[in-house]
Amino acid sequence: MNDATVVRAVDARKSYDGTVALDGVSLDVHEGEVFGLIGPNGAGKTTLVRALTGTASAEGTLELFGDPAGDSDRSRVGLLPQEFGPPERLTARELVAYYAGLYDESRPVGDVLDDVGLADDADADTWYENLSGGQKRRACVATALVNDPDVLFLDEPTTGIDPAGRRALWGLIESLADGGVTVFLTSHSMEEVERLADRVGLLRDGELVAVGTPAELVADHGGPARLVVAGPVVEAGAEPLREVGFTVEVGADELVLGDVSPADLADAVAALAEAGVGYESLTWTEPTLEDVYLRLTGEEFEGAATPGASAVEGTGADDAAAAGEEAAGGAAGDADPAATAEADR
Ligand SMILES: Nc1ncnc2c1ncn2[C@@H]1O[C@H](COP(=O)(O)OP(=O)(O)OP(=O)(O)O)[C@@H](O)[C@H]1O
Repeated sequence: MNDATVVRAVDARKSYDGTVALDGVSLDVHEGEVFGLIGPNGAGKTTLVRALTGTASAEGTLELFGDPAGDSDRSRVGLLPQEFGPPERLTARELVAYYAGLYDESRPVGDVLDDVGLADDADADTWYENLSGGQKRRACVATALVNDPDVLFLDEPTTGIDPAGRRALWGLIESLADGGVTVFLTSHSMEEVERLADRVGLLRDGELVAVGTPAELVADHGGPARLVVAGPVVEAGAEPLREVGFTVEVGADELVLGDVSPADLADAVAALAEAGVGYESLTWTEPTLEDVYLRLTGEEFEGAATPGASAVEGTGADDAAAAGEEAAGGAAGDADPAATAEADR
């Protein structure tokens, strides 16, 4: 990675019939960097990708390689749109070959199919409509790689791809970035973003509310480490713990002790015994990008212990503690019928 700015947005704005999709987004992405964009449904991620790739208009400054996004050199750009509907009666090989033919220079089709795990004849020679959902997505990824792009936009690339295929694609993205390709990725998978992204931006209601490395975001917004005490618990058990200084949330079948560092663990276990709190397991959890996401978007996962979650009656248990640790298109607008068809809707 170096300091050359490849992707730039300054005060990007876009509204659709009164719906504000982008509300003044500014960001820079540098050469060889993997930038992960996260945010809830409707936050504006796809709109930003389209604005940056020139497949939708937007106000503000939107540049690739210093040129206005709509005028950038298409041969240097790869785009995997979120929704992509290639012709169904082309085989995977024909589809990639078709995209290869749109560029003056392109990579060998077999190499690109190999990159996405579709090199076997049985897959490569199957009609697109007969590929599985994950294989279709891989074929679509291939169309974004065929021109050997310098910047790659991937809008939810691994949706529908099985775990092994997802990991293979992650490895591919990492090796592309190691080779100097700039990657702009949107995703709903925190695991994906945490693994791949050098920096992460969180978009909420069209505004970029946080940007930083995953570690920075977790440190700034992830909240404290905590100890989850699972088992039948009673609200009464929480009070003695509070009295000795622990922050305690009572959830369904668990107590959550907040702000417990590794050095506090022995004290916490002793305090549980002192308070007569029985449990089935103890899990010490460091905040993750998922916590950042939940805190900054105000969303919660079902079952998460939160202040205000109801207390449950429990008998307590004397089971031995099992303390665990949970570690924490096809490039071109003009070369991409799908992207072109979508443009400026
Ligand atoms: N072509 C369009 N016409 C009208 N409204 C649109 C259009 N595209 C997006 N929007 C609206 O703009 C807002 C942002 O949508 P966008 O698709 O960019 O969100 P997103 O973050 O990519 O969501 P998701 O995670 O569901 O893919 C939403 O309110 C959406 O309904």
